[in-house]
Amino acid sequence: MTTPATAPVYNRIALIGLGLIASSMYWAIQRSGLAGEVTGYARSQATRDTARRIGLTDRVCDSAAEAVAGADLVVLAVPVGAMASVASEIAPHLAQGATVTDVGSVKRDVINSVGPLLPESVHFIPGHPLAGTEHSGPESGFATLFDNRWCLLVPVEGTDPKATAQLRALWEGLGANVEEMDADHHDLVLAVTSHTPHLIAYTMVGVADDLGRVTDGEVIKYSAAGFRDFTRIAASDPTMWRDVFLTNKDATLEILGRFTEELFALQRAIRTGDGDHLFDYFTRTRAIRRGIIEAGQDTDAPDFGRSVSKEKI
Ligand SMILES: NC(=O)c1ccc[n+]([C@@H]2O[C@H](COP(=O)([O-])OP(=O)(O)OC[C@H]3O[C@@H](n4cnc5c(N)ncnc54)[C@H](O)[C@@H]3O)[C@@H](O)[C@H]2O)c1
Ligand SMILES: O=C(O)C(=O)C[C@]1(C(=O)O)C=C[C@@H](O)C=C1
Repeated sequence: MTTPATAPVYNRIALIGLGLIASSMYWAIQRSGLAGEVTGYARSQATRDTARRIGLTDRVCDSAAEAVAGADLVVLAVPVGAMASVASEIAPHLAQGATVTDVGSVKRDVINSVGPLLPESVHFIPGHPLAGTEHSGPESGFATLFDNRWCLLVPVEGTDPKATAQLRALWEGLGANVEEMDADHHDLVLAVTSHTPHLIAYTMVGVADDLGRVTDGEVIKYSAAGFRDFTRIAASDPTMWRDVFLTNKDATLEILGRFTEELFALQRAIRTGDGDHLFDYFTRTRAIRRGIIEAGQDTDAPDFGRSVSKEKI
């Protein structure tokens, strides 16, 4: 999908943290002319040097203060655990009436830690694009990352609806479908759909490594697509994912508890030879997958667009 060029949604956007998400935002902003100017800042000199070399942002700044000066939108695109320190660094330099948003994978913790640090004269509207890859850093981004993906906005009580509408327009211009969600609900849903699955992938690759065969290439060589997907996900950035689990502790532990209960039930069925339990369980989960495809909700699926007949389920 190519989004047609549109009028700028913001005059100046400041991207703080220049990794996968910020760089993808920049290339998508450029694709559609969504900002007058984009400034960028990352903590490490090496990242700023790379950004300058590849032309990532119109102006790479050597301080967060310089990057946010005069910006009408500031995007915090750093690991969740670094959001608060960045917020306190930029707070005195924010323009009156500016919007501050973030792209962190966890929302309640960001609201609690960042919200109180920002001046009352700015709009704070947390967000989360549900799009990513296992790659990170300034060279990993690409303009189409958000095309046809969800972006969840989590406006706190009392947020100016006009500021929210403007941020929504930016994400739609970036190619995303936008919905609003409550922070706690977001964290629970993401614990199910993203956080716990990542933990399971990390664990599965760790288990295979304990068998001493991953590094020999044997597991990779003989594995079908399933395990390859686990290894791809388990290659995701350790800092980002450490912070996700430390800040979405309750929801992740809740889902992990349910997961282990189900796992034990399946383990018991295998041990006792309870084929009915296994068959019924797998039939139920297959129907869920087919329902997702039928509803057209997985645009990446190889069988997307091919309707699955009910009789086959
Ligand atoms: N990677 C994904 O799949 C994905 C998807 C959606 C949302 N997110 C969220 O987006 C955020 C950014 O993730 P990413 O994948 O772009 O990460 P990344 O590792 O690619 O980039 C993070 C950037 O932040 C910089 N940084 C770290 N600490 C900093 C600090 N204190 N001050 C200034 N810069 C700092 C790093 O140098 C790097 O440039 C995270 O909060 C993550 O949870 C990630
Ligand atoms: O596709 C991937 O590699 C991702 O892990 C992306 C993914 C996800 O779990 O879907 C990871 C973390 C985010 O906060 C949003 C998206």
